[in-house]
Amino acid sequence: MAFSSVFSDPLSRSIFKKFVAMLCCLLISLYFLYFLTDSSTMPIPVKATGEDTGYLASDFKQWQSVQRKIFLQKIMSQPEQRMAGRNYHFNSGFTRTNNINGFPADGKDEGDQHYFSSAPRMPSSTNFDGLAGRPILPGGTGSNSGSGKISLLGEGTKKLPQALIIGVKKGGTRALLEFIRVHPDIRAVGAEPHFFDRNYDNGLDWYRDLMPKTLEGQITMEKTPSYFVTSEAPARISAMSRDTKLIVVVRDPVTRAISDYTQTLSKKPDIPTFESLTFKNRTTGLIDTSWSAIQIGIYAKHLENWLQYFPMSQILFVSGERLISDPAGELGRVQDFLGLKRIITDKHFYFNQTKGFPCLKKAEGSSKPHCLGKTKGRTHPNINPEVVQRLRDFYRPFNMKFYQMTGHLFGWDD
Ligand SMILES: Nc1ncnc2c1ncn2[C@@H]1O[C@H](COP(=O)(O)OS(=O)(=O)O)[C@@H](OP(=O)(O)O)[C@H]1O
Repeated sequence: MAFSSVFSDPLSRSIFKKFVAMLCCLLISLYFLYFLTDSSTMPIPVKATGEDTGYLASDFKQWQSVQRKIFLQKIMSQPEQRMAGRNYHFNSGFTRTNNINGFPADGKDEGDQHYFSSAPRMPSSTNFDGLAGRPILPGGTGSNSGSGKISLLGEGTKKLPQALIIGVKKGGTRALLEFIRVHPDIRAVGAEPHFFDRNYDNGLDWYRDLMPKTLEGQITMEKTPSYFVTSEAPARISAMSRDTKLIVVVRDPVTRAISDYTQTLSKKPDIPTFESLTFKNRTTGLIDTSWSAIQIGIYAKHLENWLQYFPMSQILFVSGERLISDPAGELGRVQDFLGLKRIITDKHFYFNQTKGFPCLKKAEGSSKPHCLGKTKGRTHPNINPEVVQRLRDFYRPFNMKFYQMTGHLFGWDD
């Protein structure tokens, strides 16, 4: 009765018609928005090195998943905005992923895949769950529930990095970056910008432009392992900001050298043996310290250069070995160092038997398990044990010095 009397009233009928029309418009625009955000924001790989192409594919999947996640949050946060009576708006124009001009085409040093992932993300103070990237409804459960803040999607600014993974090559830098970027307060460049070594002349604006957009409270990061052994890098980074936090992933220098050699061998199968490259003179046993695979591992020497510009308190040393045996433990230290809430825990990792390494249960912006690509965790060639022993003897005093300088026993000489 009441229903029919409402609809017999011309005013109510007109209001009802307007309501239906508005609802239809909203649904149609949401439908189009979904397709726009999903198809127009494909990442542009940056000069892939030809290794790790699987990475590009998986990153693209992650990207799509991020888009869906953001779309989902848009919808889910709409009633929240109305409830709060606030005047939020969402910007659907996500930036295209960056491309770097002037990257070295060979990718000789680190041999990493070069790609960017710059999907806007919510800081931990907003309604996102760092583990699964799930939007959390008001009053809902999750690591960050209850903050009630809403971020303005697509907004934010590109900032120079406040933290850098500066090395070491083959130390486990990719694993660390992939793991730490799961944190909602970290936004990272996927590629290695090589700004402070190869591209410094391009200027800070060029460098900033490579960075993903960040919201307040988020930390911008990048990793370029060659910075650690670049003599100009400390002064240049200090000139950008004396407050820059530096992270160095270190690994047993002997294994690191073999890993380095293995990478080169994978690209140039005709190179001399590891054994012959190691020595200046095989008979006298004199080590060739001019070979970069050997030189990079003299960590104490490189560190001295950094300490001219940065206090020890601004440098964190991550154990490459522990990053494999206890990734959550090392990530705990990294999060503390960066002043982040400990969101990444052992719940984020599982040990993949096939890969033989820890992998992420859910990578950044993805709901799927994620292991590093095939160029990470290669099988090393067998090296003559006498040569390995000679290298251990060579590195021992430098390692001791390094333990002393850092106050950490890395256990390479046990
Ligand atoms: N979780 C996980 N998965 C796969 N690989 C892992 C992982 N954690 C550390 N590592 C080790 O990382 C080594 C490669 O180091 P980097 O990423 O620093 O290499 S690079 O300098 O960027 O090329 C790589 O060296 P190799 O084993 O010699 O390939 C790995 O041992």
